[in-house]
Amino acid sequence: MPMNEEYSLPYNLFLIGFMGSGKSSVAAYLHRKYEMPLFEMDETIAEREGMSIPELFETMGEEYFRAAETALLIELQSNQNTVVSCGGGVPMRACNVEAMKRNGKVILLTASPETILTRVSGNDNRPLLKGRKNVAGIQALMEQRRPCYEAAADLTIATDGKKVEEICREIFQRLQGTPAD
Ligand SMILES: Nc1ncnc2c1ncn2[C@@H]1O[C@H](COP(=O)(O)OP(=O)(O)OP(=O)(O)O)[C@@H](O)[C@H]1O
Ligand SMILES: O=C(O)C1=C[C@@H](O)[C@@H](O)[C@H](O)C1
Ligand SMILES: [Mg+2]
Repeated sequence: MPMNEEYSLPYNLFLIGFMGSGKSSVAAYLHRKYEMPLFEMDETIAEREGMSIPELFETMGEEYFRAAETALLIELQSNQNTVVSCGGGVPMRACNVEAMKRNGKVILLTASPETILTRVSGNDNRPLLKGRKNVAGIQALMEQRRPCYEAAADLTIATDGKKVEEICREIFQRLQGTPAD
């Protein structure tokens, strides 16, 4: 496990979870602390397409965005030791889960709808939260997604009340208990 800077994982870490569950924060910490190459799926797609995620949804449609996500995951199969902060909808497609599992561990970050609401209240760059930025709206979408998220996960980490650093420590502790293949 990369508890020192010299260790390199022979696989990727895919962080999945609901919007605001902390994927980007955890990925950024792992990148800073362990020098793991970092891949932000949303950012990469937005950069390549030359527009923001809300603009992409609006002009090209959600299906176009979902196809771009799948293509990107297939590209990432040739990487290793990379921490990938996935888009929140990635685990909803079986082919995406297959692509992640081919060379990675899938780590699900969870948080209560109340925690998510406080974490996402600061910005409007999440088109799927439009009109449902309240506990009931978040909970409904979360329940809809839960089966796919849980089925995809090799590890699940509850993040409520934990600091990003603690979450990262827990990831590595628990990865030591999972099979290496
Ligand atoms: N463990 C934590 N404790 C407190 N605040 C957190 C924690 N993790 C993330 N946050 C804060 O919550 C907000 C959302 O976090 P982040 O952007 O990492 O989530 P995300 O899962 O990447 O969301 P998205 O799917 O929308 O990209 C940020 O403001 C971040 O600073
Ligand atoms: O949960 C989702 O479906 C999404 C989450 C974001 O990361 C973006 O990928 C986009 O806003 C869709
Ligand atoms: Mg993010």
